[in-house]
Amino acid sequence: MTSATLAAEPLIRLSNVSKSYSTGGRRFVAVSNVTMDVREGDMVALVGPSGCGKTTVLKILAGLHDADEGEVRIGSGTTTFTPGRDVGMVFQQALLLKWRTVLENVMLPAEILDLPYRVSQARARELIKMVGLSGFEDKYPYELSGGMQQRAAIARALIHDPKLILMDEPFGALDALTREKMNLEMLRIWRESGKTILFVTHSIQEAVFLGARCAVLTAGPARMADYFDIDLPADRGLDIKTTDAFGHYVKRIYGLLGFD
Ligand SMILES: Nc1ncnc2c1ncn2[C@@H]1O[C@H](COP(=O)(O)OP(=O)(O)OP(=O)(O)O)[C@@H](O)[C@H]1O
Repeated sequence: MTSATLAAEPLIRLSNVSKSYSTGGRRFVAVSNVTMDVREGDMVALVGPSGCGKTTVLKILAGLHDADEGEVRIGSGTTTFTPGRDVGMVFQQALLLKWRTVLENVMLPAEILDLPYRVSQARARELIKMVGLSGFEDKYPYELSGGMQQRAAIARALIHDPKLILMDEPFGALDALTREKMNLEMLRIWRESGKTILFVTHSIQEAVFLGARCAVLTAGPARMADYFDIDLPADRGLDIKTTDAFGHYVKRIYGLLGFD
C-alpha cells in the first residue's frame, strides 16, 4: 500500500452495522444499516429523532457495546487506536465533580490514565484557555453557568489528547442563545484542536451548522437513512443559516425524516 493510499484511509469505517437489545424476552433493533467512513480531522453530525440509535452508535465506537452485525474498524495503517486511551466523551450534562475545581476536573482523565502530572497540568491550562475559561481555573462547578460547565467538560474530553471525541447532545440542556454561541465556539475548538469529532444532535440546524458530514438516522425502522457531505465553508458564521445552501441541507434532512 502506498503512503498516499494510507493517508486517504478513513479513521473510522462502519459497514452495515446493526445492534439489537433484548428486553422482556424480545429482541429490539436499536440501529441498523449504519455505513459510514469518517476521515481523520472531520466533524461528523449524527442527527435523528429520539430512539433512532444515535447513542448506540457512539457506544459501539467507544467500545462499550459490540455490534451484532457488520464491520467496525477504527484506526488506520497510520493511526493506531485503543478505545480506553483514544476516546474523549462529552455528554448532555457536564457531569463535573462538584468538589473539584475546573482545573482539577479537567485533569481527571489524566490522573486516571496516570499521565505525567506537570505536562498534563500545563496542557489543562492551555485547554481551559482554548475553551474560553481563562481565569476560572480555580472555580467550582456551582460557580459556572451551564455553558461554562460544558466548556469545562470539552476541555476534560481533550486532556489526554484522544484521537476521537464523541459528543452526545452536548448542548441539548442549554438555552437557545447559549447553544448558538456554543455552536460557534465548537467550530473554533474543532479547528484549533484538529480532532475527529462525532457529534450527536436532535437539532437539524445544529447538524448542518457543525457537520463537515452528516449521518441521518431514522426511527421505526431504526436505520441510517443517508450520509453525505455538508459542502459549506469550514469557517462558518451564524449568518450562513440564512443562505439557500444551508436551507437546502435542512430541507434534505427534513425529507429523510419524513417531514415532507
Ligand atoms: N441497554 C439497553 N437495553 C435495551 N434497550 C436499549 C438499551 N439502550 C438503548 N435501548 C433502546 O434502543 C433504542 C435506541 O437507543 P439510543 O439511546 O441509541 O437512541 P438515541 O437516538 O440516542 O435516543 P435519544 O435521542 O432519545 O437519546 C431506544 O429505543 C432505546 O430504548
